[in-house]
Amino acid sequence: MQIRPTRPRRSVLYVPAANEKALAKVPSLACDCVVVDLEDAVAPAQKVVARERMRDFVAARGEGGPEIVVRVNALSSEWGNADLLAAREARPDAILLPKVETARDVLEANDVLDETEARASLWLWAMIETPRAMLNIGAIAALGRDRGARLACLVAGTNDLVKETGVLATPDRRYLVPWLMQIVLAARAGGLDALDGVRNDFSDLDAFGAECGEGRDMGFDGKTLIHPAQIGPANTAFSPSAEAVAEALAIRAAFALPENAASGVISLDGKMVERLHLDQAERLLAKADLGKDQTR
Ligand SMILES: CC(C)(COP(=O)(O)OP(=O)(O)OC[C@H]1O[C@@H](n2cnc3c(N)ncnc32)[C@H](O)[C@@H]1OP(=O)(O)O)[C@@H](O)C(=O)NCCC(=O)NCCSC(=O)C[C@H](O)C(=O)O
Ligand SMILES: [Mg+2]
Repeated sequence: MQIRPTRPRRSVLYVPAANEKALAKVPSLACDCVVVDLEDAVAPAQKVVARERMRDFVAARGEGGPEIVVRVNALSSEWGNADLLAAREARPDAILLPKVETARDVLEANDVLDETEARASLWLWAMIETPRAMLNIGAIAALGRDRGARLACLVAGTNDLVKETGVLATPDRRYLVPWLMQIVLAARAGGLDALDGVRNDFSDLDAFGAECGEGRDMGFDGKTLIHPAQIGPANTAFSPSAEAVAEALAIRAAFALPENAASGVISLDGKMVERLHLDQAERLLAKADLGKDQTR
């Protein structure tokens, strides 16, 4: 299996590729990742100019900035193939495929990238936002374990899921939660990252912060965003808390004691702690370090 990049993906901001002002703002923003969007945020009349701006934006990237992902139009659309070729040539960190329905959809894009790009230099991300994608999610995510595939991340597309299924979009997302949990489960089975969907209301940041916390508790690695005001709350929610870091350090220290060297299970502060908890603690500490490294 390929080694997938380990980067913090707490805050992943969509930026419409046609919007020069928004693109110009990116260097001042503290998000972990930007998705330069050629798809739903761009009107049909602007698709070609948006593609040009995407090229210029990616070409101008500096050292140490956020991870850069380009969302192309669906390969079945009139713009999809030209977008994919332009994105491949621009060489962002990853290309995000919208409206993926089957594993074959991902493999088709994979084949196009294989024509020119070395594996592990350009990744694929997949939006999970259609009923068929939800039904095929096991096979899609299994590509994460496939030696030849570039798939690195699943992204929940809650607006399209609402549109395509007819569920009511309630503020607490109660009808979406089962599908969101499926996305997390499938991502873990495939060794992939999973990103929560957007919240369209960018004015109520308290509600947004609560939704970020919910996504974190469901197991997502980060949240997709639509507005710069959402970056801070997402970074906070998806960074391990000081208490969680302290607990993880205590577990690491306890297992490092000579008397515990051969123990599978120990008692710590009145609780049972097993080596699986040590693994969990190490993962949390690695995540905390990744977030710390993102110092922009
Ligand atoms: C939602 C918006 C249209 C609101 O824009 P605007 O009214 O301009 O907001 P503000 O005046 O509050 O903006 C303040 C400043 O911030 C800049 N800005 C705003 N949004 C962004 C952004 N996304 N990236 C970078 N910079 C941004 C403004 O230019 C202002 O700058 P300044 O004046 O210099 O201070 C707008 O936020 C927006 O377009 N957001 C992104 C929309 C988008 O990309 N939609 C598609 C992705 S969502 C999706 O499709 C999910 C999925 O597929 C699904 O199905 O769920
Ligand atoms: Mg969508």
